[in-house]
Amino acid sequence: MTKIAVCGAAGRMGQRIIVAAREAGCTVSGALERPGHELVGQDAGLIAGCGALGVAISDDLNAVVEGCDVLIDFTTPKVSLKNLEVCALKKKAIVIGSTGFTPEERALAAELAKDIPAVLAPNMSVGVNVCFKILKDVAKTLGDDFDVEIVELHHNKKKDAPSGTAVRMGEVVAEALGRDYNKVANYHREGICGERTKEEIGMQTVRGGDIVGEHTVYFIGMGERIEISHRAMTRDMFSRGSVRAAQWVVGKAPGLYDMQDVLGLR
Ligand SMILES: NC(=O)C1=CN([C@@H]2O[C@H](COP(=O)(O)OP(=O)(O)OC[C@H]3O[C@@H](n4cnc5c(N)ncnc54)[C@H](O)[C@@H]3O)[C@@H](O)[C@H]2O)C=CC1
Ligand SMILES: O=C(O)C1=N[C@H](C(=O)O)C[C@H](O)C1
Repeated sequence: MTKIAVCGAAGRMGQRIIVAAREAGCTVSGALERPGHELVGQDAGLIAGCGALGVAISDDLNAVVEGCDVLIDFTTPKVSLKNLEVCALKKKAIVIGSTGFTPEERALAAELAKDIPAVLAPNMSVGVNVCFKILKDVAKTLGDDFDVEIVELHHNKKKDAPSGTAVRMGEVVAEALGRDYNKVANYHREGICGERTKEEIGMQTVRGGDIVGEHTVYFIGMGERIEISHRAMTRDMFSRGSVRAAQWVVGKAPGLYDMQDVLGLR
């Protein structure tokens, strides 16, 4: 039985991951929260709503990592990089779902994952990962004749923008079209900003209420358009995906993987 520890245990995702780990027959060996969090000391299972587990939410990163096979971390990029560092020191696997990484932070994550197996993915759902694959084919087939725009919608508590999934969708399309995402992504249009360039990939962000997560990539041509959309109705496929990744990554060769590797979609 895989021993899973969860970081961000009292968060929206952390709670669902604890439930998913139990449903998958894994042992929840530890649960972490930030020092000073009001739920430190409480039973992680009771907080997640799946009954007492006898595992108190802790703020002791070293002790929790020591006791697990794999840490699942849904927090923030800075916290995830610290967790990756500690997992590397203790030779434990890690699954990271946090989003909002800068290119420099992603490079640092790859460096830190040289000695341990790690999965880092902006979206753990099967559906979104199949979309990544479809987007590559569609972009390659359409080529430069269609304008690409991406729109993402999320709940009003989300801290990063655009979403990690939207960024990855943009990267997949840019790569398929032979463009440099960092040069062609356009996050902002305002005022007399001029006509749209052929190369740019526009990115729009909507925030409100309790929207779990929705992404649409538009390929807009003359007289027709294709829309590839994914809508998340609950967080449960993200949490089940992260547990699947945790079971997959334990015992793998060191290196940085993503959900395409976990799902065999590469
Ligand atoms: N990869 C994926 O499939 C998905 C990724 N996400 C990402 O996961 C992250 C978390 O999302 P939510 O759960 O909605 O946020 P949240 O804010 O509900 O939960 C984050 C939790 O991390 C805790 N935390 C902060 N600092 C910590 C520290 N130093 N040690 C331990 N815990 C700490 C917070 O107290 C909070 O409880 C975000 O970056 C989000 O974009 C969310 C859903 C799916
Ligand atoms: O913060 C969220 O909620 C989500 N974040 C991920 C992202 O930024 O892509 C994935 C999902 O859409 C939910």
